[in-house]
Amino acid sequence: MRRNSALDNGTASAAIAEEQEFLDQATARRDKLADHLRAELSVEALDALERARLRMLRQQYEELRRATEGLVFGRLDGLDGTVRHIGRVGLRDDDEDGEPLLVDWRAPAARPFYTATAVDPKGLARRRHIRTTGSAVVGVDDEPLDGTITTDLVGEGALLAALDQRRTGRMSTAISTLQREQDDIIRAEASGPLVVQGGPGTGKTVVALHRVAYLLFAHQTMAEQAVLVLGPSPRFLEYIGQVLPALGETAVVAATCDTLLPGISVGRDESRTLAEIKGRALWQPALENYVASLLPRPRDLKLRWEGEFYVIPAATVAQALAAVRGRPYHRARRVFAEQLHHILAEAVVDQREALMNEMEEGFEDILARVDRSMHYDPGAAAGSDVDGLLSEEEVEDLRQRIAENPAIARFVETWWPTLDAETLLRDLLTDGDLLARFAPQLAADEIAAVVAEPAPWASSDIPLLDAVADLLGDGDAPQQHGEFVADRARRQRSWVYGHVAVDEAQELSEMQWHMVVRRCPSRSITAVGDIDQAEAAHRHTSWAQAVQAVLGDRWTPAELTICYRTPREVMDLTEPVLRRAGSHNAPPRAVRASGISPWQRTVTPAELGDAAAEAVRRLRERWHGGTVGVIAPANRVAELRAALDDDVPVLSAAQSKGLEWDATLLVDPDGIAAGPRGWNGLYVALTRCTQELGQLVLA
Ligand SMILES: Nc1ncnc2c1ncn2[C@@H]1O[C@H](COP(=O)(O)OP(=O)(O)OP(=O)(O)O)[C@@H](O)[C@H]1O
Repeated sequence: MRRNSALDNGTASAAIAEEQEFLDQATARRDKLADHLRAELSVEALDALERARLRMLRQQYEELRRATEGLVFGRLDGLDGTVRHIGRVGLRDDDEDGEPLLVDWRAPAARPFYTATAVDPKGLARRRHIRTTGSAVVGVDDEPLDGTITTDLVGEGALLAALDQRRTGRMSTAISTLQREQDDIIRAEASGPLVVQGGPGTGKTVVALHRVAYLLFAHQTMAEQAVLVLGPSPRFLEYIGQVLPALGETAVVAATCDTLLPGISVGRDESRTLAEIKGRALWQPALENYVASLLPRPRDLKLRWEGEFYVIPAATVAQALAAVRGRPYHRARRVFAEQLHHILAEAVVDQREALMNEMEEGFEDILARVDRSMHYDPGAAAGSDVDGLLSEEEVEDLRQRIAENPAIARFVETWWPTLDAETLLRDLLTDGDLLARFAPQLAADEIAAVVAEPAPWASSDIPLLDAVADLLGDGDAPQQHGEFVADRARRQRSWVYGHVAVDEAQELSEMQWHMVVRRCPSRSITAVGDIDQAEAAHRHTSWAQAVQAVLGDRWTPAELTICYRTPREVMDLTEPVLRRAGSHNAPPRAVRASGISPWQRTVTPAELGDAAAEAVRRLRERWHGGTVGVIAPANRVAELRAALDDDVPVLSAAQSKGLEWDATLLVDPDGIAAGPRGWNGLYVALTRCTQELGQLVLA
């Protein structure tokens, strides 16, 4: 492997000056377009069409407004002499038909920037990475694609410079340095579930977020339906929070599985045992059967209409019930009620006809009853046949009056009552007999464990609540307000997303997987994770096991193999830990070395607080301007927080998932390894630093 060719000083300054000129031109064009859009946005929308247009323009405006840092970051020189600049957004010259001034990184024309190699140069002579700070071009890295460079990395110089930068505590975009294997996943088909396995630091989060940005760019329907990004914790969402807006995305909802139900929040921690039991796939059929058992049974229904009683026979009711079977409870009731209105209207008409027949035989009083039953006004009976039969409009009018009649609605409500998801689930989870009936796979001690901890809601209850709400068909009305589609989607439990991206997907229980699929019935799902980092209570050790119950065999695997975060010196420590975790996988290959050997110090428990404070102080000095994080066994976190400054993050291994710092202080690694799934936790903890790892081992 060889570094990119260095430009000599003179050539470099000429190249920088050339790119500066281009950047100035692109910036001026962007500003002009943004001004133009802002002016358009100042008009008031008078109708829905105009509102939709303005929403689209606002989205474009936001995208342009945010495309400041790194507006232009790449350039492709073709063998035929053509030049294309690649940037954060696409820009056209004033002349709408002309060549684009700047190619959006997500456009097909930009793809060779990420995929061209010396072996397959895709018609290119050279790839150039342009480094900028604010509005100034500060450097260029040229990569000839003529075979003189043999690295398998794309833009190695720019990549290594990006990886060596101090960490800020917030993730940044990687559009200028995405690697080939990452780009392949980012632009992969989105028609079914894609499950991406990658070891620590292989860019799974980077890939998931850039894929979301790509899909929203490439598929208008996804932009209209919004995309859901699921992460493991609020802290993680905060960490990634600025990446998507920086990529210009306003159609994304970021959430954890715990925060997906509007108005419901998790109120307590729970034991691993209970979390494991409640995460099992068996709950889905159990809840389906439970809710189905609450449907009314067929019987004769005796309805009163305008003083007369009408009996709808049980067989007719059974038929109507069969016709709505399989629909959510409340939706089934709505359709059944409509049928009932028809059936009753028919019964009224039949009775009227029967009475008419009798009337023909001369019963005047019967005529009066008929008129009463139909609200019949002889003067307004223009539509009636002369023989007394009702016209179609009159029958429809009758049905309408039945449908709007409060007494009929009360009758249906009593026989087929409205149910509340929370009450229903609580009833089930507190009743051992019901649990034994609907979840017969649970052992007696498991049922007892469930019944013992009913309230408040814990994390594992959320997917159960979601399932019940879904089975009830709680159709929360579509929210009209909200400027961007994400605002509307966020407020609606039953929103159907265009795509769902799940990060740290190895942690999902089977019931959480159900929750994901419910939000995207088309199964356009990207799940990224590392099965070897799984710490959740479920017992899955392979992706096949993890997704089988919900996705079956219909998912596509993909893999990321290069570790960008953690330096080689630290990755070398992880192999034995991975073995102890029971994995047969190899740790990913580190792309770089930091030149800093990991260190370890042994301290007594009494010395721990002071030793940790001293170690953090030194690390902070060394990584001035960057970040230092402390990871410890969960039962030592409070003690360490008390010993360290307030602004030092002290987290358990599980809490550190997905995060990174320039330097990590790992406290009591044996204590971490001793916990449930402890070796997996230690694997996570070891791989959080981008530069330096220190360990305090307890004597
Ligand atoms: N192509 C890239 N260019 C620049 N930086 C990259 C690239 N790919 C990954 N990185 C950086 O490497 C680090 C690790 O990436 P990321 O967090 O996406 O990895 P991950 O696979 O999700 O890790 P983990 O599973 O350990 O949380 C981040 O700092 C990210 O910005």
